[in-house]
Amino acid sequence: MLQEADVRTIIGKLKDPFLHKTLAELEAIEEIKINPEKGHVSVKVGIAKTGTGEQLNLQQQIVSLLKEAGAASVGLRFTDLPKEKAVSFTEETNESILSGQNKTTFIAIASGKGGVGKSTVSVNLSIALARLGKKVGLIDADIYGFSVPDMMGITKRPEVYGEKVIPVERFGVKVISMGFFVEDNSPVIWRGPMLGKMLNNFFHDVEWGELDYLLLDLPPGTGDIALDVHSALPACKEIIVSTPHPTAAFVAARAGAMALKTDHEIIGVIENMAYFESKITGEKEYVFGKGGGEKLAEELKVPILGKIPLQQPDWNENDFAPSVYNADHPIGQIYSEIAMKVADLI
Ligand SMILES: Nc1ncnc2c1ncn2[C@@H]1O[C@H](COP(=O)(O)OP(=O)(O)OP(=O)(O)O)[C@@H](O)[C@H]1O
Repeated sequence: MLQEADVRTIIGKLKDPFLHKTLAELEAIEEIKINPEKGHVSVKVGIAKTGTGEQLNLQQQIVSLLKEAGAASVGLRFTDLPKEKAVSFTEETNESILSGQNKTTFIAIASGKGGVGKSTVSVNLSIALARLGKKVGLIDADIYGFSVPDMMGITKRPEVYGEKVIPVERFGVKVISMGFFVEDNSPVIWRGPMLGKMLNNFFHDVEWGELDYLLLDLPPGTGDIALDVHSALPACKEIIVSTPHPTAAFVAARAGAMALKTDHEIIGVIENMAYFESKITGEKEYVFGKGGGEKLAEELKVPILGKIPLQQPDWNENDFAPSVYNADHPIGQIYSEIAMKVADLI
């Protein structure tokens, strides 16, 4: 039968998912109890942040390692690691999502002008990728026009451990927004250099953990602010959102040109508000015109990743997220298809 020292050695090698230090180094194994008759091992472990997907992963690892080593059953409890301990380690680790070791793909979502649904697309594409089992983060980089927390129904603020900010998790997506750092929805009045600094903080000071994709909701348009943000970003794959009106597509093509000039790679176009489909007759009406998506895709020499009709999400009184489409909503299904295409492309 397993002894306490064996259990300590086996799970001591596993790492805290946020602090990237072993549980032994963190002295995070708080209690081990063994019942030799039943072969039951129960363990209490402290981690930097409980109640997350990372905790679930760690839990599975601990259970399978202990069972492999001979435990008949395993009981696990997680507690929050004392804050002082977590702080001292976050200051030491200083790993960034931009460091070469991780394999995160950055996907920027851009548009030629405001109001075409860029943020709605960023939110729902992130959630659709998470529903596919991908590890996803979302930066609301629309610094002046941030709307992501509200769209996703986020009411919490991120926790801060020493120098590190832990993103808020919602619908399986880790989210950071300028909106978390301003009081009472007040306007942001910073200019150029401050803006770059803020974005830098989003990359360096946020504890993203392991991510497959980090999506960025960019500011709309092709003006100074969009250009500043484009230039401040690491190399991204980029998706351009446009409505079907030929003029909207014409403006969106300029956003595409700006992406290319700032060394980002455009992977596709999403046509939003593509049509209205009557629930009664099934007839499609092209309220905002037709053909813009094709024109834009042709001009940028990329595929159309999807066409999203006009329709609101189903609002849920208990879990209100005004812009999130459920997985079984017709538009939620379109987002799943787009997410699969994106995952195939990258
Ligand atoms: N397919 C759709 N059907 C119905 N309403 C939509 C659709 N897509 C977006 N909307 C609505 O259109 C409005 C603008 O969308 P959103 O804020 O996502 O645009 P945006 O391009 O990010 O704007 P900006 O960059 O100016 O903030 C929102 O009220 C949103 O709910």
